[in-house]
Amino acid sequence: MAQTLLPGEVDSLSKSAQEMFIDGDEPPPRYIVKESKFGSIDSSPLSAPIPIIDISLLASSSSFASDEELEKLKSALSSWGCFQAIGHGISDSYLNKVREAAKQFFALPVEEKKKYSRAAGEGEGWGGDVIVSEKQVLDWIDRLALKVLPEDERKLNLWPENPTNFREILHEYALKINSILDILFKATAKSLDLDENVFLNQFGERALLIARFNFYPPCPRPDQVLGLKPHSDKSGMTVLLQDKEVEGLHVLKDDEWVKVPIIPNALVVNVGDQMQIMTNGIIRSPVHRAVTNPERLRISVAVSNEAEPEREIGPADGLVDENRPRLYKTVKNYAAINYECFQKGQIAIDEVKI
Ligand SMILES: O=C(O)CCC(=O)C(=O)O
Ligand SMILES: [Fe+2]
Repeated sequence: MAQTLLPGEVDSLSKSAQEMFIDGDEPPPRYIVKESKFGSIDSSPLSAPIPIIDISLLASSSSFASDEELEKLKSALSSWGCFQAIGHGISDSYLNKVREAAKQFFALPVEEKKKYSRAAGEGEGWGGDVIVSEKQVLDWIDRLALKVLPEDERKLNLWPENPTNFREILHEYALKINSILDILFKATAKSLDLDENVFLNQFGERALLIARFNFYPPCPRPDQVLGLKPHSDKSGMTVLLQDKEVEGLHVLKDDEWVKVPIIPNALVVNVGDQMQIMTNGIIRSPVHRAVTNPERLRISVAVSNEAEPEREIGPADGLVDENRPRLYKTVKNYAAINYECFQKGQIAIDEVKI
């Protein structure tokens, strides 16, 4: 792991989660979750039914575009902030190809993956949890994060060359997800009686599209260690390809953890903070976490968008009136705000409230 530090980073990990797993290490104390306002790890999660939305019924070009599905979308996003997307048009075999490319990359020797290490001051590349405070409890995860759009901002030196089809698959898959995001932003706007481009216009022509490959090695203490701590995404929306076999994602609903089951060929969509801001809180960015598994490794692939960093985003005009006062400030570079808040132990979305 690179020993250079991000600004504000306290120190860096001496071993990746995968190395600790290979060496049979017990998780060090700084990985142990002691107490959390979100409840303990082992309080058994509920199995409530997460909404299922058929994307093919939302596309405005589709002659089947259905008011009923738009209504379902609005209700899913305002009550859960997430749903399982079916009818998205990406084949099962293609999703397996994405999973396979991720699996092959993480299976490379650690020395090989170090070529793609996250550098000082950068969010992109391969590495473990970023340590920003002494008190931070660490996540049992190795992750590869890459910016896919704007295309001229790609850091190709961090894009794996092994497996040989990794770059091509990442490019192609992320663009497919971007088209799904377009449909979702338009449909969300329509479901709220707004012009279909209000959100897309706020994200801007040079909106970011970021892919995160999450790798959770088996962990001997799943009762004490999390794969990913409770968080909400800083994105507009995130589309998550879950592992095909190993569950691990939980979403907080009405203060209870709910398991997100694996539905073959479905993609999990969750709202991010930027859409919570733009919709003036009408749709919610849900708190979620990933748990670890004692026997099996788990891989997920998240693709999310963010507004152009220099662009101001704020509640859409049509969603602010005397009955619904403006809840959020207008903000620029939410990713930086999010990072600073995390360093200070604050929740970013609470800090941008009026
Ligand atoms: O691995 C998962 O299921 C969750 C990933 C996630 O929440 C993220 O990448 O933001
Ligand atoms: Fe997330």
